Amino acid sequence: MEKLRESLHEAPIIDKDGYAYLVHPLSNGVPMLEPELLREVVVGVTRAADLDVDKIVAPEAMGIHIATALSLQTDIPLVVIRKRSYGLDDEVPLHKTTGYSESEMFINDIEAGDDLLIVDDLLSTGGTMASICEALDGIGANISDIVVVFRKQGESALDGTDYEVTSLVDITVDHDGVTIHD
Ligand SMILES: Nc1ncnc2[nH]cnc12
Repeated sequence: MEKLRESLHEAPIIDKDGYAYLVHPLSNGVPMLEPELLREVVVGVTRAADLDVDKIVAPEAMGIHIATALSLQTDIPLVVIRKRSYGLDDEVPLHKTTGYSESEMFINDIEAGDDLLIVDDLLSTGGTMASICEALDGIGANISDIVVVFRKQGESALDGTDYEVTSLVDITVDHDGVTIHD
Protein backbone atom coordinates (compact mmCIF):
# COMPACT_ATOMS: atom_id res chain seq x y z
CA MET A 1 0.00 0.00 0.00
CA GLU A 2 2.99 2.27 -0.71
CA LYS A 3 1.21 4.65 -3.11
CA LEU A 4 -1.86 4.82 -0.87
CA ARG A 5 0.26 5.74 2.14
CA GLU A 6 2.23 8.32 0.14
CA SER A 7 -1.01 9.81 -1.21
CA LEU A 8 -2.38 10.25 2.32
CA HIS A 9 0.66 12.23 3.35
CA GLU A 10 0.46 14.40 0.20
CA ALA A 11 -3.30 15.06 0.34
CA PRO A 12 -4.44 18.54 1.41
CA ILE A 13 -6.26 18.98 4.70
CA ILE A 14 -8.76 21.81 4.80
CA ASP A 15 -10.51 23.44 7.70
CA LYS A 16 -14.30 22.83 7.62
CA ASP A 17 -15.73 24.83 10.50
CA GLY A 18 -12.83 23.84 12.72
CA TYR A 19 -12.88 20.22 11.55
CA ALA A 20 -9.75 18.81 9.83
CA TYR A 21 -11.06 17.47 6.52
CA LEU A 22 -8.92 15.29 4.27
CA VAL A 23 -9.17 16.03 0.54
CA HIS A 24 -8.02 12.89 -1.24
CA PRO A 25 -8.28 11.64 -4.86
CA LEU A 26 -10.25 8.52 -3.87
CA SER A 27 -12.69 10.23 -1.53
CA ASN A 28 -13.07 13.64 -3.09
CA GLY A 29 -11.94 13.35 -6.74
CA VAL A 30 -9.20 15.90 -6.18
CA PRO A 31 -6.19 16.04 -6.49
CA MET A 32 -6.45 13.92 -9.64
CA LEU A 33 -6.48 10.17 -9.25
CA GLU A 34 -3.40 8.47 -10.66
CA PRO A 35 -4.12 5.09 -12.29
CA GLU A 36 -1.28 3.51 -10.30
CA LEU A 37 -2.99 4.50 -7.05
CA LEU A 38 -6.41 3.22 -8.19
CA ARG A 39 -4.80 -0.04 -9.36
CA GLU A 40 -3.00 -0.52 -6.04
CA VAL A 41 -6.22 0.09 -4.12
CA VAL A 42 -8.26 -2.28 -6.28
CA VAL A 43 -5.62 -5.01 -5.93
CA GLY A 44 -5.71 -4.38 -2.16
CA VAL A 45 -9.51 -4.63 -2.04
CA THR A 46 -9.43 -7.76 -4.22
CA ARG A 47 -7.03 -9.42 -1.77
CA ALA A 48 -8.88 -8.28 1.35
CA ALA A 49 -12.45 -9.01 0.25
CA ASP A 50 -14.65 -12.10 0.16
CA LEU A 51 -15.30 -12.31 -3.59
CA ASP A 52 -17.58 -15.33 -3.39
CA VAL A 53 -20.59 -13.02 -3.72
CA ASP A 54 -23.44 -12.38 -6.16
CA LYS A 55 -23.14 -8.60 -6.22
CA ILE A 56 -20.83 -5.75 -5.31
CA VAL A 57 -22.72 -2.89 -3.65
CA ALA A 58 -21.34 0.65 -3.54
CA PRO A 59 -22.95 3.85 -2.28
CA GLU A 60 -22.92 6.93 -4.47
CA ALA A 61 -20.70 8.76 -4.97
CA MET A 62 -17.16 7.94 -3.97
CA GLY A 63 -17.48 4.17 -3.69
CA ILE A 64 -18.39 3.93 -7.37
CA HIS A 65 -15.01 4.22 -9.10
CA ILE A 66 -13.42 1.71 -6.72
CA ALA A 67 -16.31 -0.74 -7.10
CA THR A 68 -16.37 -0.26 -10.89
CA ALA A 69 -12.73 -1.25 -11.19
CA LEU A 70 -13.36 -4.22 -8.87
CA SER A 71 -16.37 -5.30 -10.94
CA LEU A 72 -14.32 -5.17 -14.15
CA GLN A 73 -11.59 -7.23 -12.52
CA THR A 74 -13.90 -9.86 -10.98
CA ASP A 75 -16.90 -9.97 -13.35
CA ILE A 76 -19.19 -9.53 -10.33
CA PRO A 77 -22.13 -7.19 -11.12
CA LEU A 78 -22.27 -3.79 -9.48
CA VAL A 79 -25.25 -2.27 -7.67
CA VAL A 80 -25.01 1.44 -6.85
CA ILE A 81 -26.96 2.75 -3.86
CA ARG A 82 -28.12 6.05 -5.19
CA LYS A 83 -29.03 9.49 -3.96
CA ARG A 84 -31.88 9.68 -6.50
CA SER A 85 -35.19 7.86 -6.64
CA TYR A 86 -36.41 6.60 -10.00
CA GLY A 87 -39.61 5.06 -8.62
CA LEU A 88 -38.98 1.62 -10.15
CA ASP A 89 -40.90 -1.32 -8.69
CA ASP A 90 -38.29 -2.86 -6.40
CA GLU A 91 -36.84 0.42 -5.09
CA VAL A 92 -36.05 0.35 -1.37
CA PRO A 93 -35.45 3.71 0.36
CA LEU A 94 -33.08 4.12 3.27
CA HIS A 95 -32.64 7.01 5.61
CA LYS A 96 -29.04 7.86 6.44
CA THR A 97 -27.44 10.09 9.01
CA THR A 98 -23.79 11.09 8.78
CA GLY A 99 -21.70 13.38 10.93
CA TYR A 100 -22.91 16.27 8.74
CA SER A 101 -26.36 15.57 7.36
CA GLU A 102 -29.49 13.46 7.03
CA SER A 103 -30.81 12.24 3.69
CA GLU A 104 -32.43 9.43 1.72
CA MET A 105 -30.74 6.87 -0.52
CA PHE A 106 -32.32 4.27 -2.79
CA ILE A 107 -31.58 0.63 -3.61
CA ASN A 108 -32.77 -1.51 -6.52
CA ASP A 109 -31.84 -4.97 -7.79
CA ILE A 110 -31.06 -6.64 -4.45
CA GLU A 111 -33.03 -9.79 -3.67
CA ALA A 112 -33.48 -11.89 -0.54
CA GLY A 113 -30.67 -14.43 -0.36
CA ASP A 114 -28.17 -12.39 -2.41
CA ASP A 115 -24.61 -12.59 -1.05
CA LEU A 116 -23.14 -9.10 -1.06
CA LEU A 117 -19.80 -7.35 -0.82
CA ILE A 118 -20.16 -3.69 0.18
CA VAL A 119 -17.34 -1.40 -0.95
CA ASP A 120 -16.79 2.24 -0.02
CA ASP A 121 -13.98 4.75 0.09
CA LEU A 122 -14.14 5.79 3.74
CA LEU A 123 -15.73 4.76 7.01
CA SER A 124 -16.00 7.65 9.42
CA THR A 125 -18.97 7.83 11.81
CA GLY A 126 -20.37 4.68 10.16
CA GLY A 127 -23.80 6.30 9.92
CA THR A 128 -24.20 5.71 6.19
CA MET A 129 -22.82 2.18 6.39
CA ALA A 130 -25.10 1.24 9.31
CA SER A 131 -28.18 2.48 7.40
CA ILE A 132 -27.11 0.59 4.29
CA CYS A 133 -26.55 -2.64 6.26
CA GLU A 134 -29.95 -2.35 7.95
CA ALA A 135 -31.70 -1.77 4.62
CA LEU A 136 -29.92 -4.72 2.94
CA ASP A 137 -30.71 -6.91 5.94
CA GLY A 138 -34.33 -5.78 5.70
CA ILE A 139 -34.44 -6.99 2.08
CA GLY A 140 -33.13 -10.36 3.30
CA ALA A 141 -29.74 -10.21 1.60
CA ASN A 142 -26.56 -11.58 3.24
CA ILE A 143 -23.79 -9.09 3.83
CA SER A 144 -20.78 -11.35 3.26
CA ASP A 145 -18.15 -8.65 3.58
CA ILE A 146 -17.64 -4.90 3.92
CA VAL A 147 -14.38 -3.38 2.67
CA VAL A 148 -13.38 0.28 2.81
CA VAL A 149 -10.15 1.93 1.76
CA PHE A 150 -9.89 4.31 4.73
CA ARG A 151 -11.28 3.83 8.23
CA LYS A 152 -11.08 6.86 10.50
CA GLN A 153 -10.29 5.73 14.00
CA GLY A 154 -12.90 6.54 16.61
CA GLU A 155 -16.43 5.58 17.48
CA SER A 156 -18.59 4.17 14.73
CA ALA A 157 -22.30 3.42 14.43
CA LEU A 158 -21.25 -0.14 13.55
CA ASP A 159 -19.58 -0.69 16.95
CA GLY A 160 -21.41 -3.43 18.82
CA THR A 161 -23.18 -4.71 15.68
CA ASP A 162 -22.51 -7.93 13.78
CA TYR A 163 -21.18 -5.99 10.79
CA GLU A 164 -17.42 -6.22 10.52
CA VAL A 165 -15.51 -3.81 8.33
CA THR A 166 -12.12 -4.51 6.76
CA SER A 167 -10.03 -1.45 5.86
CA LEU A 168 -6.90 -1.09 3.77
CA VAL A 169 -5.62 1.62 6.13
CA ASP A 170 -6.76 3.02 9.46
CA ILE A 171 -6.15 6.75 9.87
CA THR A 172 -6.60 9.76 12.05
CA VAL A 173 -6.77 13.22 10.53
CA ASP A 174 -5.85 16.47 12.21
CA HIS A 175 -4.72 19.88 11.07
CA ASP A 176 -1.07 18.73 11.04
CA GLY A 177 -1.73 15.82 8.70
CA VAL A 178 -2.77 12.20 8.45
CA THR A 179 -1.49 9.52 10.81
CA ILE A 180 -1.59 5.95 9.53
CA HIS A 181 -2.14 3.31 12.21
CA ASP A 182 -0.57 -0.07 11.47
N1 LIG B 1 -12.64 13.58 3.99
C1 LIG B 1 -12.77 13.49 5.33
N2 LIG B 1 -11.80 13.95 6.14
C2 LIG B 1 -11.91 13.85 7.45
N3 LIG B 1 -12.95 13.31 8.06
C3 LIG B 1 -13.95 12.84 7.31
N4 LIG B 1 -15.10 12.26 7.64
C4 LIG B 1 -15.76 11.98 6.50
N5 LIG B 1 -15.05 12.38 5.44
C5 LIG B 1 -13.91 12.91 5.91
